[in-house]
Amino acid sequence: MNSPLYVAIDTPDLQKAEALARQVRNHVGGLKLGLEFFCANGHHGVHQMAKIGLPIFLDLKLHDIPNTVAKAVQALHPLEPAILTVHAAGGRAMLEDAKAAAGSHTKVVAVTVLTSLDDGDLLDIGVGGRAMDQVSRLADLAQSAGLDGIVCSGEEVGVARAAWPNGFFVVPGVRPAGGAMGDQKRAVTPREALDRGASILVVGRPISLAADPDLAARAIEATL
Ligand SMILES: O=C(O)c1cc(=O)[nH]c(=O)n1[C@@H]1O[C@H](COP(=O)(O)O)[C@@H](O)[C@H]1O
Repeated sequence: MNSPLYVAIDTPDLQKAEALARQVRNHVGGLKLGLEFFCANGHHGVHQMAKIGLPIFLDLKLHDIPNTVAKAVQALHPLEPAILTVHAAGGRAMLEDAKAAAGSHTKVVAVTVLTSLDDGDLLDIGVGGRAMDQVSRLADLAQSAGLDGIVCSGEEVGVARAAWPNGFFVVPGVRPAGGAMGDQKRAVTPREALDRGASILVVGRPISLAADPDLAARAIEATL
């Protein structure tokens, strides 16, 4: 079985990205490329990373009017990403049009509440109540709009999985026990996230900033 561990390759430097991916390739199930990488390297960079032979998770968190997002998703067809993110807050029509525009081999998943936000941060942007409730609301929306799954933290994935048994659940911001949180606020350990129902885990800095990234990836994999 492929590893559920996806490594976030968050760097604008293509050579560093390739080197990191090659170091960890035997102990991860896929490569997650996000805004930092894509803004610097675009389609060419994604094509280069795809040559490493692991599934590509393109994390662009698209969020705009439905027409713009659909056209952006169409423009990504040549990259054939295994997974693509959009923001659930873009609303039902945007989610439906994003899914309709995606290639048949691409899972479109909706980011619910960023793992860097807590209940207080949500209040700042006009969302009262708990992160858990907002994740549930947006997960229901994503499911009814025909998406493949959602992105949420390990704190919510159990409840979300129970409500959507065959959904695809991406859990980022996971941290090995005692690991540095950085800007993440709703983090659980990789093992906990998996036990609660995550389909895949996204881990960035605990691997990329380690003195030996392959050792760090292997140590995380050993806990799963
Ligand atoms: O969509 C994501 O992947 C994502 C959603 C979210 O809510 N939180 C989150 O951290 N991420 C991404 O997951 C990765 C986490 O990186 P680390 O905090 O370094 O492990 C980053 O690439 C983020 O862009």
